[in-house]
Amino acid sequence: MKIAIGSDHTAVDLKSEIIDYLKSLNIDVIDCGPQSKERTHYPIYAHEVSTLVQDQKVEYGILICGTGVGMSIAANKHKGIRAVVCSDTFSAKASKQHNDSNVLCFGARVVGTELAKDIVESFLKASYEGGRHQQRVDMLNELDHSL
Ligand SMILES: O=C(CO)[C@H](O)[C@H](O)[C@H](O)COP(=O)(O)O
Repeated sequence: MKIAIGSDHTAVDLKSEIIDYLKSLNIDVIDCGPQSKERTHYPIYAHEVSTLVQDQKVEYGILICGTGVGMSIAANKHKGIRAVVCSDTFSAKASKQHNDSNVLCFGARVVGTELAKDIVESFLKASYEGGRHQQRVDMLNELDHSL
């Protein structure tokens, strides 16, 4: 599995810890930056990661800012991206099962390292269930083309 990850200046340390965690699971990681804590802007990294997911260069994206909110707003402006912002493991799991989420966002000012790892684990372990959810995901995809 291959995952692209990005952050802003608030989450450089947590990004490194999540990269180490992903590598310990034998997951290939593309680090879209930033590499320094100089103040920067979350839409830059949301766009880089979302594009890699759209182009199927990676299966999933992970985006971390202060809250995860700006990242999720920016990622969800990309066609085919279903980004979720999570501070709990249940939402991470359910978003994959029901919404076929493909980008996971969380906030370095909201969750600690261990909870962040648990959220990532829940997201990665869960599978999209299809069935009754497919009609709703299809409706989301239609919105990509109609708005
Ligand atoms: O949480 C965020 C956006 O949803 C980002 O981390 C912002 O950058 C946050 O607002 C912090 O920005 P600041 O310039 O460090 O105050």
